[in-house]
Amino acid sequence: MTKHEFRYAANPVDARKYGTEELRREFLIDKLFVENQIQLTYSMYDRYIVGGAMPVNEDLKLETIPYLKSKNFLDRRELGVINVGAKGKVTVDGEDYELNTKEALYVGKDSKDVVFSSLGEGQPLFYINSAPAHKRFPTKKVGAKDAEVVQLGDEKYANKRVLNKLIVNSIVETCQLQMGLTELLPGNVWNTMPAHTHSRRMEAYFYFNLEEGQAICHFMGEPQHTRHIFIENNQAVLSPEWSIHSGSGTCNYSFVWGMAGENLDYGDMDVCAPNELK
Ligand SMILES: O=C[C@H](O)[C@@H](O)CC(=O)C(=O)O
Ligand SMILES: [Zn+2]
Repeated sequence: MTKHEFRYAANPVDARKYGTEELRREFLIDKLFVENQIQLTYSMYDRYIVGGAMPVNEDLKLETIPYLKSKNFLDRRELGVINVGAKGKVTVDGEDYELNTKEALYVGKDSKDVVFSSLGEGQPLFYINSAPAHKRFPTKKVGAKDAEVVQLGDEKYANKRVLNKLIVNSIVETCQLQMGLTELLPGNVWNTMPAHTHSRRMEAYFYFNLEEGQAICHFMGEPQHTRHIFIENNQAVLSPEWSIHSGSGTCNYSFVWGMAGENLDYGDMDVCAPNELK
């Protein structure tokens, strides 16, 4: 079953007035993995869709949702999938792609049937992002050895982390979509610090691999008007194009970043020095 939610986009001046409840209602995606369900949130930030598929003992077919007004989900869209659970399978128009944990699949526009399955070898958790697409590019798996791995940060600043670029234009051709996975090393808690914005693109962060009972404080907002949202394991947060997106955890954790918008230039960021944030 494919379930869906909807989020409007907010302008930054209005968002300055939001309290805890409004921030959580507008930006937090609190439930992504429900047994035998595909759970989708359609946002008006670049019409980006954030979701999760958790096949337990049923194969889950990605169905179209009313906001698309299209026969098939991918008639005018592209899809990125990253498995954050045990090994599982995604079948695209009859072709099987097995994804181990941390592996990705790009699914091109015009693909008709996308089915998520468990292999009975533990629970796969497929994190999904989708953006509108104007052109079909081939469906492609990005396996562990295909990732572009970048070492970032420094223990001194508690932000030592490994960034795995998965769905980026040096690895796979896409229209808008870029996705990857960043892992904080033990004892390191700060992601994306120094923080940045990129008004050319929106972004979504999905936090996982967080120890039970711990939490992540995600910082958002304009650099001079920041706000925070406490996040639990396996939750996602939308980052408007005007917002920083950075977080600090009560222990280390991993997260998937995904974005879409005006360009495919991963490095296009307007960096804010920590002492410039307010
Ligand atoms: O625009 C790019 C993104 O915000 C992330 O890729 C940043 C990130 O994963 C990190 O610094 O750890
Ligand atoms: Zn970013």
